[in-house]
Amino acid sequence: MPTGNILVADDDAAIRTVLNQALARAGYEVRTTGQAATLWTWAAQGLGDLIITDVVMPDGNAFDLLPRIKRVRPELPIIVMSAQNTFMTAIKASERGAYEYLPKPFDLKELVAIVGRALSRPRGEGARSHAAEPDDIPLIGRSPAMQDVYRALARLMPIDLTVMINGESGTGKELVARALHDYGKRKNGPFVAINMAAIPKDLIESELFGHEKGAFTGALTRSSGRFEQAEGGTLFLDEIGDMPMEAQTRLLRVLQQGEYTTVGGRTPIKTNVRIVAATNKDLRISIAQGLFREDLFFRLNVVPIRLPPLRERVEDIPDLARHFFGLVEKEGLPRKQIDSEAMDVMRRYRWPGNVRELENLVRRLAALYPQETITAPIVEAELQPATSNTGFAGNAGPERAETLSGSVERHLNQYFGGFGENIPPPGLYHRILREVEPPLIAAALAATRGNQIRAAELLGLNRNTLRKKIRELDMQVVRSPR
Ligand SMILES: Nc1ncnc2c1ncn2[C@@H]1O[C@H](COP(=O)(O)OP(=O)(O)OP(=O)(O)O)[C@@H](O)[C@H]1O
Repeated sequence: MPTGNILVADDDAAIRTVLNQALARAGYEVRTTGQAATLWTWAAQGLGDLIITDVVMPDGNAFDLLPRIKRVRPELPIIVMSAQNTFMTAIKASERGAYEYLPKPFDLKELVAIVGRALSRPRGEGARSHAAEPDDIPLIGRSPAMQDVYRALARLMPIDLTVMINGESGTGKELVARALHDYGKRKNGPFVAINMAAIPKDLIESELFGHEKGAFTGALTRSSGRFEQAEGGTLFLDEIGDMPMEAQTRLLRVLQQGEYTTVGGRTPIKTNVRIVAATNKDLRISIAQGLFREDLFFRLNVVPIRLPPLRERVEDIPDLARHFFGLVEKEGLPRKQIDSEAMDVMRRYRWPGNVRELENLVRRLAALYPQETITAPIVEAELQPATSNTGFAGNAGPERAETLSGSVERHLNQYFGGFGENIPPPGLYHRILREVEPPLIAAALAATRGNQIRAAELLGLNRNTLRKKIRELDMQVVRSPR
């Protein structure tokens, strides 16, 4: 039977009763109060082995109280519960030194388990208060799916582990990477982002590690790489699944040895960079196809965070839409209302481009429509892509084609964008087609579980042609049973 004395503070009497019963049943002694002041008195008197507290109480706010309690009782674990459920609540709880943050409503069993863990942890752990100025980072959404993300982020704030963010395009992977940096230990260092899909494959290594003068044709001067630029800070490796094999090998070595050499250089350079990687692919499939190194995957996937697609958290759509209307208003466009039928249309839509697509929709609505209230027919018309495919739930088929062409266009824009004011080197047509071929073949093989005959049919290629291409591209085909 566990033992310990628990102080519970919540202005809701029903919650006090429920917690009292559950914790007493688990073997703890419990004291409850609805007042922040009483909680403070108890804590200052040295009572209690653990605190469970609500944030907003009639006579004070737990976030103001936490640092005071931490000062006099640094070892006392404090669990914060809140119904506000925003990203900032989770972050503030972590910053003010909370042991754990629980969005309401929560599962009592989980709470009792957390209490058990907190009371059995070695002393000295968990007193992780660290000051930060909570500049509002706009991670919007209070859905249970996003709560899980916020809690993971809050736990990660004081730790410097490598993180792998997985999520469809436009789900907010870069935003999460920035939040990890801005609220983490390295917030005073640089945040450097590099998108593997936006850089020509043969330039990736020199982009990452820099190159010496004359390392290759066109290397007229020495150039620093992103690792050097990110020294002391965070390096965000976006679309890591698109990293070519040789660069993967080099990156793995850096992660293992903590040092690298520039392209064409010999002297090892020590590096102190926190890696946050992101992908919209299932890297396990890429590993099975021989396109991604398994050992690198394990090095990067230390803490995985999955960002749910928007269609799995439609309850976030109203908040997100309001947030984006607020943003466009700041840019000088008129603010609009969305009526409830229009909102229903948005909830039913599949959002293949996720939050980015919603943001773009809001921009179009603000810019193109004079009326103050946006109605269902307007949203339906705007969500109707040019190819007559609807993208609404239950209307699978052609939607995929639209998503694909949309995504190719986005990648091309990113690619061009990567050159800033300049244009890419000549030979673009064949280079792009060469880039498209391996992932297309890999996708066909994945879809047919490595069956080359069916993959050839799917692609509309002669099977010997496909075999030849697989050999030329040095692809490993893994056949998996049904
Ligand atoms: N939860 C969120 N709250 C507010 N804005 C968001 C949220 N998620 C995404 N966004 C916004 O949506 C856009 C796309 O987000 P972001 O670039 O982070 O997505 P991504 O997953 O990295 O996309 P890609 O894989 O295409 O690079 C950005 O403008 C971002 O600010």
